[in-house]
Amino acid sequence: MTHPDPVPSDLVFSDDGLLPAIIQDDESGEVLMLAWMDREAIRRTLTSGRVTFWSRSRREYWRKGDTSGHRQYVRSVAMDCDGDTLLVRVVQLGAACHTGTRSCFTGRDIPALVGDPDRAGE
Ligand SMILES: N=c1c2ncn([C@@H]3O[C@H](COP(=O)(O)OP(=O)(O)OP(=O)(O)O)[C@@H](O)[C@H]3O)c2ncn1[C@@H]1O[C@H](COP(=O)(O)O)[C@@H](O)[C@H]1O
Ligand SMILES: [Mg+2]
Ligand SMILES: [Zn+2]
Repeated sequence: MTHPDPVPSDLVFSDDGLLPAIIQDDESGEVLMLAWMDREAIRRTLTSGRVTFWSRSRREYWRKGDTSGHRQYVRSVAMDCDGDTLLVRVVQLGAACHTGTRSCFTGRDIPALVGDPDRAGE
């Protein structure tokens, strides 16, 4: 008996067979990290309860937290409007970033001119 493929057929992969997955803390809404998935990593993520990426440098499946213990438990998965990006909401144990910060963006602000919506027309 064959099982239906859990990976939506309308996902759009890059020429390298990958798409970006944004990982978000399900409780706080904080964006934690972005990494890459191929079809098999998505299938594993959808069917195992744990987030699995494809590591471009190591060229292997990378189930987040297997070395560090900083595991990501799946709460929900969504595709974006044109099917080329995933949003995965997770329960994150410990730090999402391999540098030890909670998110990959923690403490890495780049100075930017702040826009003001109350200044009409600008
Ligand atoms: N654990 C991580 C890890 N956690 C979060 N990230 C972030 O994930 C993103 C990876 O983006 P890249 O564009 O580098 O994706 P990639 O080139 O496919 O990934 P790599 O091959 O570089 O790992 C970066 O923003 C990293 O900061 C990590 N990137 C790499 N690792 C490595 O993965 C290994 C296993 O770690 P755990 O899964 O936590 O046990 C360790 O050896 C780590 O060095
Ligand atoms: Mg890398
Ligand atoms: Zn990081």
